Amino acid sequence: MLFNGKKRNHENPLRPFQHQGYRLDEYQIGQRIGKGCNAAIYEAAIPLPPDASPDSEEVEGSSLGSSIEILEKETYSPEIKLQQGSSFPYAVKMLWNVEAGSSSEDILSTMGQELVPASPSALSGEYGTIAIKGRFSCSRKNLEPHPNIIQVIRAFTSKVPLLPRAWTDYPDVLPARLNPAGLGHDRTLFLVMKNYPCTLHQYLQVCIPDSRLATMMILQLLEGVDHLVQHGIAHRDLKSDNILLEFDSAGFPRLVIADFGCCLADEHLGLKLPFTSWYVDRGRNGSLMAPEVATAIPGPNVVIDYKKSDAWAVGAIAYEILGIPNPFYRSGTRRLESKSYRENQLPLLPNAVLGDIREVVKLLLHRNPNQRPSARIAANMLYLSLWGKELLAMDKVGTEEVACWLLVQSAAALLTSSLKSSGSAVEAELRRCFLTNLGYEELRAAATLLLLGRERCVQDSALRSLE
Ligand SMILES: Nc1ncnc2c1ncn2[C@@H]1O[C@H](COP(=O)(O)OP(=O)(O)OP(=O)(O)O)[C@@H](O)[C@H]1O
Repeated sequence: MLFNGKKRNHENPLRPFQHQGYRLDEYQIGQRIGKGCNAAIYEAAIPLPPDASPDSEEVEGSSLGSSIEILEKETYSPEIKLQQGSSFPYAVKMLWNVEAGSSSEDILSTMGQELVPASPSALSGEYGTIAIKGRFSCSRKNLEPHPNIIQVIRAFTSKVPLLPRAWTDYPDVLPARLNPAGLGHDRTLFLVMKNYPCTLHQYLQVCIPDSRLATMMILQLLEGVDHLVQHGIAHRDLKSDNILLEFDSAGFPRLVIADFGCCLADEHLGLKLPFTSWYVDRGRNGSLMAPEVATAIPGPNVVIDYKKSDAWAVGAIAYEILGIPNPFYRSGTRRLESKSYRENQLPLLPNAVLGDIREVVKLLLHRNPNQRPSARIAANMLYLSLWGKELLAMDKVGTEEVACWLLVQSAAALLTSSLKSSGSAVEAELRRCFLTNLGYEELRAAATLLLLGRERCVQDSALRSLE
């Protein structure tokens, strides 16, 4: 199939180091670039031996054998690296291990969700076997790479080292070997990813995307979420801090969903979680927990369906992308609770925002998941809004008209892909994603919802002018 993206080779910054990067001591560790509730993230590089180029044959499989090198600069400030091209191309996430024990098996099974977006070559033989036997291994194997989902390119367990700012930022989770009062175990899990210039949150502190750019950014999040849903995975902790951002050669932001630490990715349960007691983990980030999750009360036959919960969170994050404070976070004295808000309490989006986006955001934030579009349908709506003007303007939209329009879209997608150097790679990816995931019914549903929304908009403004 022309647009079957599933077998595409996604960029892997460790590709030149095919057999390397499976040990912490192969990395040069730089400054701490982030910290969450469960981990610290450091910039990292694999130093080249003198006179070696990364793609020379000698480097492959050879041991660089450097001991871990730490750049101690405690005064580092995590400014936004809007310019790309860091000398530290990787980010190493060191999970804090206070629960899992110190065996690799225990660590990998307790922190297994973090491996859901791991590439097949992320784990070396020994750990690969453990992870494959582990609880979340099947889900990890099943999540194909996607341009809007982080890829974990290496994962290994190692002894916890004393890294920059450890003493100031997380002394309590250090092992007793480093801090006698620390609660951490001696070994933990390390994940290696590409080092992204900033998070969505950081980007939005300094940039206000215009309506078209905002649409493409929300569309990317929906494409990422749709990919997860197709693989029976719910992220359950979407927020602008867990969305990383980089820029294509045209300066266009690519959004990547990261941090799968509390995802639901169980092969047997799929997206339906039996909620039998309050001890069942419903996911983190209570503020952006979809209403059907937040209001669930445990009981013997209660099941929470996560099929549309991440799509709801995208609706809430869309406010931030559109330059409005997220209504589910406290801003001033106001804050809506996902458990109890009424849809008419949602803040109005400014008129400068395209009517179609306002409609998509409104629909995504429906309390009732049956009235909420899936991520796929919402993504189709945004795609049609951006590139489907001709189709939506037709008097009659039958299969023939759709087929003709799709032919034009295919040609445009091929063209934008082949002109990658002069155009936006992100736009080309979006067009390809749309065509790869195309379903006639979902396209029709999206067109119908868009047209209904537009009609309602016209009626509302006619009513307002009469008042
Ligand atoms: N690949 C990366 N490139 C650049 N920065 C990153 C990367 N991964 C994480 N970060 C930074 O580190 C921060 C924390 O990372 P992450 O969310 O994975 O940690 P966590 O402890 O699991 O967080 P949480 O508190 O959400 O559970 C992110 O908000 C981001 O600022």
